[in-house]
Amino acid sequence: MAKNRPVIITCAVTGAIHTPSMSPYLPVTPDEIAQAAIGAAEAGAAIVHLHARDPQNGQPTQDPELFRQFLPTIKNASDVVINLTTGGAPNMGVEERLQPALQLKPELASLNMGSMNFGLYEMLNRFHEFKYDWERPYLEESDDRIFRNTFRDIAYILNSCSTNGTRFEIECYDIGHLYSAAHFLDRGLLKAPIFIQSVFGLRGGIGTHPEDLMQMRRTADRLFGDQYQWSILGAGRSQMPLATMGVAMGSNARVGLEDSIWDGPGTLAKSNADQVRRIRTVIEALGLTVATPTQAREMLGLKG
Ligand SMILES: C[C@H](N)CC(=O)CC(=O)O
Ligand SMILES: [Zn+2]
Repeated sequence: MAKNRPVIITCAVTGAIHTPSMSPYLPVTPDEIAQAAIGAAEAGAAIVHLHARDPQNGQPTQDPELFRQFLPTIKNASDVVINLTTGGAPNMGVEERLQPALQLKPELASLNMGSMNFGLYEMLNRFHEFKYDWERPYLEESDDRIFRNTFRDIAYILNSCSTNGTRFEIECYDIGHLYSAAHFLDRGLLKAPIFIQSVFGLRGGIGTHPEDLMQMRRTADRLFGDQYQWSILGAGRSQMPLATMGVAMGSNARVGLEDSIWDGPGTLAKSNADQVRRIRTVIEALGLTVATPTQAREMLGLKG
């Protein structure tokens, strides 16, 4: 990984895990998602990671028609890199999850590197510390959730998108997922440079301790050498501390209300742009620069 290169900020504006009952600032309608993405780009995000929601009830949906309602607005207002989810929501099948990336052919799409128990984000680790009335039902509901990503599912997504020129944000929720990414590189289904998004603090995956970060970094360096760009996603309240540690170690960073509804301890983030501004302040305080969408395209080998 080159030193002193610009830092790519990815902003994941809404996701599928948090619900409107958790935060009134969560973008739900196509226009709210578009404005949130444009605001994040203006604040310094080179990439926006996008999910869609049913505007009536905020429920996650992979209906390409919903994506078609906000993508043109974003593209007319910004040259930010579009990254569409193939994860959708954990209860969706791979065919349904694949449709937006398959039909809309984005520059980037997420790719989840393994099946796993998929709990809520880090703040619920300490079972006895419920602060909000939605936490207990959410915990119980997520106790049975499996996020399915078999090797066949992953190969199917890779093969289905292979002629679209789409490249992937490779979601690694644990060390084993890095080895799975290496497996698909060996099979030639993934092409270098690869973009590793290390996910820390999701219940069912790796924790949020600095040792966890170092372990991911050491393993990725050993497996991919200079054939990868690394990015850090800290879930919940670990978002900014881990992104800060990562950027200081040479990584890129992902923020956004998909990954954390907070902007400082106990304070709900009023916008995705607020989180982008917070990590940008850290990056510039370290004497680093924020990557433009054009620089991100060069660094990740995107089709543009
Ligand atoms: C932890 C994040 N939910 C990872 C993610 O964004 C997955 C996806 O959309 O495919
Ligand atoms: Zn996502």
